[in-house]
Amino acid sequence: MAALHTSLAETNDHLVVSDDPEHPANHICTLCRNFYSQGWVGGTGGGTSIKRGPHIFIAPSGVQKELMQPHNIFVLEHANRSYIRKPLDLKPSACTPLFLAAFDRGAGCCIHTHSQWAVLVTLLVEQEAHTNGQDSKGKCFEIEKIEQIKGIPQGRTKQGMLGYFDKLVVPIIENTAHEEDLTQSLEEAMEKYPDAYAILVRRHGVYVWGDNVQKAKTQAESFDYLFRLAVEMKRLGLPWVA
Ligand SMILES: CSC[C@@H](O)[C@@H](O)C(=O)COP(=O)(O)O
Ligand SMILES: [Zn+2]
Repeated sequence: MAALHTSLAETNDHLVVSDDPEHPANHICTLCRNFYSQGWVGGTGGGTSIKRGPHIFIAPSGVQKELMQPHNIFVLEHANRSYIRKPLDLKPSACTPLFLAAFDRGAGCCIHTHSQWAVLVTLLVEQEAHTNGQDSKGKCFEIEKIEQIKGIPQGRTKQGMLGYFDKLVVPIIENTAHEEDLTQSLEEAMEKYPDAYAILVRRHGVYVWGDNVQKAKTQAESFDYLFRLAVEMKRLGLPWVA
């Protein structure tokens, strides 16, 4: 029998219905279709979240991210972290606390990918540490003198983009059994590296964020380009830093 009472959180459809392709509920669906074609969000892994004004738009958990529709999207009040729209029979993405960590630090969009290049880079950094008899925990991915580094901003506490001669440093955190258990180490890495716009997760993928959707997307593309290049460089015996 249909419920007689429908809570506010189950309705509020107006928050996700819009003709504007850049409305977050539409934009998340379009972006995830694009990311699926790049191998970033296949098999339900990965995702993306957008903040607009006081609201955070979040995809459901465990769904085919490339098939999502705007009415599947959750809406959260950032200030008090309460859901003001909750689609029935769905759970919000397990990545939600990690996306919130980026929004708490001023991001407008956060992208999580399961890109194989990101995963391989974390394995190569681990392997190099072990080869040198070191602990891989706490080691970062570092690369320099590659033009695409200029696609990454200098950092939250700085103005402008990195230059060709700057070294890009991407922290790596260790994976956990459950996505939400990554939150503490992700936040610690964000505090330790306040200028980072991406954090790799060992054997898992990467979180990339930006001040707005366009910046998060182009930065995610630049990071992925560099991860892929780094894997190929390693295969050819070329060093990432001089
Ligand atoms: C292939 S399952 C991957 C998930 O466990 C997780 O890593 C992930 O990225 C997506 O979580 P989800 O809750 O579906 O948004
Ligand atoms: Zn994941």
